[in-house]
Amino acid sequence: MVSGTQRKYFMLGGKGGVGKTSCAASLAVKFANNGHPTLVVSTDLAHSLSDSFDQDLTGGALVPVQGVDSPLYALEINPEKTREEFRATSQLHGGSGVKDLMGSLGLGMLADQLGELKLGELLDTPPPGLDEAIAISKACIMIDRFSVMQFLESKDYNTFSRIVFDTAPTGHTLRLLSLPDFLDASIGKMMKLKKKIASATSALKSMFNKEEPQRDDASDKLEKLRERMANVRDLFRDSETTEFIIVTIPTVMAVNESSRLCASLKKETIPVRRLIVNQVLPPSTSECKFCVMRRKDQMRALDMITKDPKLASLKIIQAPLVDVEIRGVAGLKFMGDMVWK
Ligand SMILES: Nc1ncnc2c1ncn2[C@@H]1O[C@H](COP(=O)(O)OP(=O)(O)OP(=O)(O)O)[C@@H](O)[C@H]1O
Repeated sequence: MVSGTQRKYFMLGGKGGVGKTSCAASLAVKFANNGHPTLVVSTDLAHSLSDSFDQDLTGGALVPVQGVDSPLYALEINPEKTREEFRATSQLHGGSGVKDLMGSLGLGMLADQLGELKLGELLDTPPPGLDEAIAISKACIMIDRFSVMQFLESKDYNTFSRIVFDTAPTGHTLRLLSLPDFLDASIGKMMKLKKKIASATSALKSMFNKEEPQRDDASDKLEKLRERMANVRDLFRDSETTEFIIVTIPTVMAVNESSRLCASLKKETIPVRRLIVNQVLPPSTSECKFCVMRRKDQMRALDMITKDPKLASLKIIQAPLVDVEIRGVAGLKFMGDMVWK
């Protein structure tokens, strides 16, 4: 995992609470301590990178992590900020844009009334532009889980040779995987609709001898968003540069969920090769009944993994449950030395 200087992306995902953040953060520390300028990104709505590193990494910007050999930066993407940006686009595109247009045609009152109506009442006869606004705002809610695409293209990040993602729990990851295709199609439809509105408007305006409308900023933003979607979709599927690592714990519920995640990743042709089974109890040398029972239970779950047609094909890495909470760079280095050999 550390060999080569070409940029590589590692995405860690799995059920909530299994240790994704600890694994992602420990992998990032490992990369940085092996000479890689590294970026670790949280796309989980409930960030815990700061807690894991025991440093303040909040703020939605790249924050340097202290205590490692090579540059290591952390980024906790701020979903609120992203949502605001897209909300602004949505308003420009479908809200005030349509309102201004209707206003300029002497239909301002009607535009105001349309704004008061509820979605259900509008479904039968949606006014031009409203479809777009609804679709965009729907996309906005989903996009905050995927806002990572915004920085992937930025030149500032060209120096990083390893990028590690601490993704949101499984359900979000699965929705995220289908998001680029969904948005690609929706934005395509929006753009078509936009063009239709623009040509209808220009015809109307020329009838009233008004100026041709300019291609607006919002359309450019949407087109750019569409390109980003395509880039991210391709990136996810590039087995040369990207690997999705599933993190689980040895319980029946977590193993079942990991099996479903693995099946979905494979169906989407996302490269997945490794399964981390975290928090495995070491063999008990004491008489502790609880430990013996728990270990027995874990062995059953581990057995399920080896018999699972999807999971058994992965490289299975066991990480022991340690007797202290893993926190801070030293703790993460300790964990990384056990997991990422
Ligand atoms: N192998 C381990 N041994 C002991 N403690 C661990 C181990 N792995 C993780 N932990 C601890 O378990 C807790 C949860 O870990 P972590 O935050 O990494 O999980 P997560 O899957 O990212 O959770 P969430 O889904 O809530 O983001 C933390 O307190 C962490 O220190």
